[in-house]
Amino acid sequence: MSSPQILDGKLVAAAVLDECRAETAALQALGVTPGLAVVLVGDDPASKVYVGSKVRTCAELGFHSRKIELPAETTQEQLLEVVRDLNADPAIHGILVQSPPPKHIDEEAIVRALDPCKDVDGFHPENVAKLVLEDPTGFVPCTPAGCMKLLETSGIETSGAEAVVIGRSMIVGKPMAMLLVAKNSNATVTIAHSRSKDLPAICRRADILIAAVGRPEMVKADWVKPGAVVIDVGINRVTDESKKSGYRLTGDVAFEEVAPNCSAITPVPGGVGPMTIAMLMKNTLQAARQLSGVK
Ligand SMILES: NC(=O)C1=CN([C@@H]2O[C@H](COP(=O)(O)OP(=O)(O)OC[C@H]3O[C@@H](n4cnc5c(N)ncnc54)[C@H](OP(=O)(O)O)[C@@H]3O)[C@@H](O)[C@H]2O)C=CC1
Ligand SMILES: Nc1nc(=O)c2c([nH]1)NC[C@@H]1CN(c3ccc(C(=O)N[C@@H](CCC(=O)O)C(=O)O)cc3)C=[N+]21
Repeated sequence: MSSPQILDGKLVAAAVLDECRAETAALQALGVTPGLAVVLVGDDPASKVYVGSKVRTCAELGFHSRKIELPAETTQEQLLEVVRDLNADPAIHGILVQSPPPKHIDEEAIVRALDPCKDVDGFHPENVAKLVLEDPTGFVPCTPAGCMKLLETSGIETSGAEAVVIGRSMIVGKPMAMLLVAKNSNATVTIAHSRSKDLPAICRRADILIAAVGRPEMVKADWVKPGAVVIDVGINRVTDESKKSGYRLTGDVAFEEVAPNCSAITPVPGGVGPMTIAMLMKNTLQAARQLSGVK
């Protein structure tokens, strides 16, 4: 097989961020500075990395941003209070509470407390409903939105394609499936999960395979139809003594063996991850526009 197209998330994300930069300047000229608040409860090292890069990207674009780091012992009521304050803060247009929070926190209650107009993650029930209704005033979760953007900009046809999504989380799998089946994409979608029978056979049907599982290198070469497009959402830290950090990042797809078999594939890192951050910035701009009444 000829070598596959490598879907370069860094490159596409940079183009999205360029658009965002121009739009930020235009909004600022109208007196609106987009503002994003990122809330992190506890000290998970991976979460710290992501939160750091979100805040850094805000600075690069000229957004106002707030990083709110709370100790792991923060109570449900204290976190709700933080969310309520941010809901009421006119300088903040987007609020992201990093997932997952510590176990004693009821994440669903926190998400429901967010002002849906500031819910740039698209997790609030009102935004979930708007996604299903294909109402563009809602916020689309950043990771699946980033996957769609990568497919679009790479010229990959979704209409009529058989798409298989492995994973049914509210952050990736379910919204991904909704976007693929929506009227502007028109894929035929299968959602697989841990109870699915004969996962390799289901995956082999896919023209477009999306892996969002959290299991390092689970998807093998013989799970993939020759010529398929493979989007690897997985970000897994695996021990690697040869690295200074002691770990490396790997996806849910066994890249080395799968890549020669497909027509296009995303790398990890440098694939879906950077797209997630770019789409978060896009969603924050949408929130700033909608909240300030600018067209
Ligand atoms: N690139 C990015 O920006 C982002 C990357 N991620 C990464 O994507 C991956 C998935 O994240 P997330 O959706 O939050 O994870 P969750 O753990 O919430 O969901 C994982 C899904 O995979 C399914 N699953 C687990 N094991 C198997 C198996 N053996 N066979 C089939 N299905 C299985 C689960 O099924 P069931 O429902 O039955 O339990 C579940 O639906 C992770 O690696 C995460 O780090 C996540 C968010 C953003
Ligand atoms: N409320 C909430 N919203 C999220 O969007 C959210 C979340 N919680 N919890 C965790 C996941 C994960 N996530 C990533 C974002 C960027 C990269 C990313 O930029 N990855 C780089 C590498 C980063 C590194 O080196 O660790 C890459 O893939 O190239 C990865 C993962 C957002 N998430």
